[in-house]
Amino acid sequence: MIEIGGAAEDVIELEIGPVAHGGSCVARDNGRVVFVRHALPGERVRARLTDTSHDRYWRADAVEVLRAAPERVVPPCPHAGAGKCGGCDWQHASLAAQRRLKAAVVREQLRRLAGLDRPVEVEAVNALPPAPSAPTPSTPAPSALPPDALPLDALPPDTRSPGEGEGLGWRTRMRYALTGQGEVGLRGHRSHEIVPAADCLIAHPLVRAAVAGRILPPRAASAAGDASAGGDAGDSDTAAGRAGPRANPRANPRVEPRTGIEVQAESVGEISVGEIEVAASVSSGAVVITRLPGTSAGAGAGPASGVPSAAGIPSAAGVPAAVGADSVSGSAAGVSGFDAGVPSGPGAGSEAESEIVEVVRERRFRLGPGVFWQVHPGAPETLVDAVLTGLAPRAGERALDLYAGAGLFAAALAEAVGPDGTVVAMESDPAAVASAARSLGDLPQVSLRGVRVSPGSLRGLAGTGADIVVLDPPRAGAGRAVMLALLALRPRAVAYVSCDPASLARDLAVAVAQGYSLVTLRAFDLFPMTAHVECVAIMVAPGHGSR
Ligand SMILES: C[S@@+](CC[C@H](N)C(=O)[O-])C[C@H]1O[C@@H](n2cnc3c(N)ncnc32)[C@H](O)[C@@H]1O
Repeated sequence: MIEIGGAAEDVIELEIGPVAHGGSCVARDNGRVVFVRHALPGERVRARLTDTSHDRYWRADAVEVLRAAPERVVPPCPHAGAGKCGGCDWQHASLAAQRRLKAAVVREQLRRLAGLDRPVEVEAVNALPPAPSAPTPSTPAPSALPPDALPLDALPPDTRSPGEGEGLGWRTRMRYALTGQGEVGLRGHRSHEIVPAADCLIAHPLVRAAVAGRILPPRAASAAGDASAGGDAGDSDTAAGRAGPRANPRANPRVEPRTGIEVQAESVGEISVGEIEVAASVSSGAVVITRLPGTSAGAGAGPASGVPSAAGIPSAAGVPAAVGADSVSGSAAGVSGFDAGVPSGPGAGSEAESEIVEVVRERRFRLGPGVFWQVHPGAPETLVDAVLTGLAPRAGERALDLYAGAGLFAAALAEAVGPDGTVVAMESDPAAVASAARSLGDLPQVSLRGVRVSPGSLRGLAGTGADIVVLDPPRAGAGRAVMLALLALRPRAVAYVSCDPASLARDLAVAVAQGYSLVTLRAFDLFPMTAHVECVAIMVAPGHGSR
């Protein structure tokens, strides 16, 4: 018997069944479905009920394992477990078992929601970073790096990202909550409770070094002097768990005297206490800490929708802006190509001083604060490779990059279709569009559109059509209307990059109904220890099956 903690009340004994989407397993108690965390299929556990508010299902945490699965391991992180940090879901499973569980979830979602039944393998991705690139004029020179953000080769071996093997030390973007005392922490699962956890083991060593021992007292008011802003400990801890506006950390960076690390001021007019986002570049070794308004996406959010409960499930930096119209306002909105007034030279743009530089395939991506970037160091190369292999772009083709972020796929597509081809990249976050403009200025075949992807904006492309499409939407997926509009352009092949197998399956079902076939589905373990998984699905139009 393995004791893993817990209280005596509301505890039931359960046989654990299959894995469910979202980091729990399914059990039954007198016919009622119970979603159980901290358990594994085939186990018998005692579980403490954590949510009995729904008629059709309850939630529970395994607090004692009566019969352990062979895949069970001791969680490497002391903060993992029932009632503790909610950021990781599978620390108690071996990495191989985690991947099998995620594969089962992807397979089940495809089968149930898209009628596509096929074996799925979740591939390991090496987190070992590439060698740091030589500094260039706009890459922070080593002498300018803060003391806590050492170049990687200066880090002792045991603080380097361990990569494949342990599934730790991979996360280069973290959103931390601050306790009332200003300690750096993470939230419990579906909870506002903050667990002091500056030593989170999935965070990249550069991130951990940047927050170690750091105290960041909550601010009493925003930069604009918002009279409603709370400043006491209670406000801070409570507000931090709620869904809220996207951080706008683009005002007034200041440099902390102790470390030299930049701390961005919070956005004007927002409640000011509660959270920081830490972004580290494995390419340059630079780290930027951004103080965010005291709100968050709360428990259960996923990779592209904000930070989850705690350990910040992927994409803290990828929270989509709330955009209500097809065209967004902002410095880069409405950009069409690179000659529309968007600064593109080195050092141009108001964000140049606080940008993070990431290098992929020898291209330097210059990211403003809060701009989406994949959180796993191996993700950009892995995903670009999967997309290019799947689409097999040809010189002169017309390509679309939807939900383009800072232009990761647009750049790769542009190189592939060459100067006689075209790439239209659509992205609704003006800061991401501006980052793309700064990073892809040497690719005149790319046309950046600061627009929301919608049936309307896609209909605007009807005249030219598209040969190949990459879409990489937020967690909610593209949706039926967008799928229909993009398929109406009759691309010969579509690469759908997704962090949520359920929304992926729903959107693939639309493509299948339009006659498209799923020719490849690859799944990557870009979020070890969590329930999240990244997929790349390649769909082809009728008659293009063999490519
Ligand atoms: C998962 S990220 C992908 C970014 C990019 N493809 C990459 O890999 O770096 C999703 C992106 O979609 C953007 N976005 C969200 N909703 C959008 C919409 N309706 N139209 C256009 N872009 C949107 C977000 O700002 C974010 O940059």
